[in-house]
Amino acid sequence: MSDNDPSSPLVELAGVGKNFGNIIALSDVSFAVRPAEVSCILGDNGAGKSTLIKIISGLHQHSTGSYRVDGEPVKFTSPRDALDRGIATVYQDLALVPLMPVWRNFFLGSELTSGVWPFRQIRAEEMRATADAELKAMGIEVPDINQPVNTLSGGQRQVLAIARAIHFGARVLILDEPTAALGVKQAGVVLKYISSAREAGLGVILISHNPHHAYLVGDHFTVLKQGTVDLSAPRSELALDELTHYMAGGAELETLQHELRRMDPPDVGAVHELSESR
Ligand SMILES: Nc1ncnc2c1ncn2[C@@H]1O[C@H](COP(=O)(O)OP(=O)(O)OP(=O)(O)O)[C@@H](O)[C@H]1O
Repeated sequence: MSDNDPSSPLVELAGVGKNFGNIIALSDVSFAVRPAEVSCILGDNGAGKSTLIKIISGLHQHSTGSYRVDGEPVKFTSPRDALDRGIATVYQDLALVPLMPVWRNFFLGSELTSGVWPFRQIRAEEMRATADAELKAMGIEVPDINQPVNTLSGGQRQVLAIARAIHFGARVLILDEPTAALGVKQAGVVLKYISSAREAGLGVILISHNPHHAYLVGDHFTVLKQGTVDLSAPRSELALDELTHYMAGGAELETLQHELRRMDPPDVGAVHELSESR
């Protein structure tokens, strides 16, 4: 049953678990994203972030719990099923072809054509103009829409991939570590477009290792630890240093610090004696 309340979740997982044979990758995970919301998933290596987004994007099926889109239970069998419901994923490798022009990459796999095979032709001028207009509408300044994608900066490439997903109808955008390989300035460019996507009413799922980046744009934060939800809190109930603390494995670090303090300092005198006797 579909819900017309604009604040009801686009995507909602409740008590979701995922096993790979004997390996429990996720257990009892609940998560949601609403329109015009950036919902961040954070966690260390192996915490379960990829498994969670693969379930949402149709690459994996959940083993237990429920997954709903617009309030309807779903069990996707492929990423195509998720895309048909407006759930698009921008992976780290971005699926761009480096030597192809920007406009070709914008339409990659969805080229506009006319005529029937074998006389089919691509509508190059129309695609160039559309890609140019769409990028400009997002405030992306590409000097020449014909330039190869590998001449763009890492940040611009991320933004191109985001703009492409939005143009082709994404309502939910899953971004897998979009700032991981970027410097501060480029990361800023990408975070700005994440905010624009939110302002355009999209639900954004942002996967990150970096609490500082996530906190700049996030409305809700879910920290995964060993496949379970360690923290789930809206921005209003969470300060950046608390989030950083969780991410750094706060309690474990404190225990380690305590133990290190209790250990005897290295025996400096003995080292000194040893070097003088030589
Ligand atoms: N296809 C698979 N088969 C078996 N185990 C898997 C599979 N995919 C993930 N796992 C296991 O599930 C757990 C969660 O992995 P996942 O890749 O989701 O973590 P992650 O938080 O995305 O880590 P990273 O940040 O390193 O990508 C890990 O223990 C991993 O080894």
